Amino acid sequence: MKVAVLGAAGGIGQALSLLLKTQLPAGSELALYDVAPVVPGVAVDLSHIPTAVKVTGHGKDDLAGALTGTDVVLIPAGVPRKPGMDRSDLFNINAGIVKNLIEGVADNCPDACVGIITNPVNTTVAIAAETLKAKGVYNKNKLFGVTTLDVIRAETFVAELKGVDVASVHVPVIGGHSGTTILPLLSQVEGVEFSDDEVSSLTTRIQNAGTEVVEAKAGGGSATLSMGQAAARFCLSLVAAMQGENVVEYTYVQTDDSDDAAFFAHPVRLGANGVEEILPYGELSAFEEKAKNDMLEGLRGDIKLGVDFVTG
Ligand SMILES: NC(=O)c1ccc[n+]([C@@H]2O[C@H](COP(=O)([O-])OP(=O)(O)OC[C@H]3O[C@@H](n4cnc5c(N)ncnc54)[C@H](O)[C@@H]3O)[C@@H](O)[C@H]2O)c1
Ligand SMILES: O=C(O)C[C@H](O)C(=O)O
Repeated sequence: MKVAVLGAAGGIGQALSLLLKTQLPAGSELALYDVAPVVPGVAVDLSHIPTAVKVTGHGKDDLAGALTGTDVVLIPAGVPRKPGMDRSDLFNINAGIVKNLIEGVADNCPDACVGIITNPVNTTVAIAAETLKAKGVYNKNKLFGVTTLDVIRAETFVAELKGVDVASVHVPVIGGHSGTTILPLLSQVEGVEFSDDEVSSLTTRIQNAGTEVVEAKAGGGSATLSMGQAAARFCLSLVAAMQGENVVEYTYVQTDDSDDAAFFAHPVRLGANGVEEILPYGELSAFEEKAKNDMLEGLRGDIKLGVDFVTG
């Protein structure tokens, strides 16, 4: 199994690459690509860790070298937010970065599964889909927006609030990955009860958790370490599924569900070829149903922005 990280010298890229070097199955290859000249050094640094995962570094002119033969591509390349910015403010820079990198994917590893981390995810996943379509290699079962950070945050916050073991807490999070499009389904969390006030304040905290980190880092970027962990969990689940294990993760995929949005995070059964089955997200409480209906127009607009960026 070969995994490529594009944007590997960044805050997320380095944390993610470290976790993959130590946790990918023995015999895997890890290719690190970045436009920053430090990337070969990041690869050499990681290569000294004694695991049976081969690491290679690829500078800005060697995207093809990073991608050839790759099974899974993870893309955290791009700029992060500063305080006062919304994720959509990153569109102008990150849209073009994602489009260029996805063209490289289409040219060098068109059958790979691709996980998009670069914000605004609601839009960059649509950009990736349209770019792959324009190249004639789009497979909706192999394109994912990585929303795992919303899930791990929700699980952490619920465990803290209720004083329970976080390992036993499972929180579905559906929708998109910004503001109110992030929709935790607290009504489906087993083994704990929430008051209406708790549902309201916890939902808001999960939706604003990215901003919580951006403000705490005070201009130094956004979540990198928790995102590295989240992306590693997603990647390791995908790799395990591609090798025959039965794994379900929440992730932002093309659903073609006209009642929701063309892309929507669902529980997804992963398999050898990416999405094996998009599972229903189940019954929503009245609070969740209203929150979903209120955010759908915004999410559809985010997706349209991405489609229009590529199709003109
Ligand atoms: N999906 C999520 O839940 C989530 C969570 C946190 C951050 N993010 C997003 O991830 C992105 C990266 O965040 P970060 O904190 O790692 O930023 P960072 O600035 O630390 O790292 C970004 C890296 O991308 C590289 N890069 C820029 N253009 C590139 C290109 N064309 N090809 C290859 N590499 C390129 C940079 O050189 C840099 O090393 C941001 O857009 C951020 O908003 C998403
Ligand atoms: O909030 C951000 O800008 C980064 C990321 O999307 C997050 O949720 O932490």
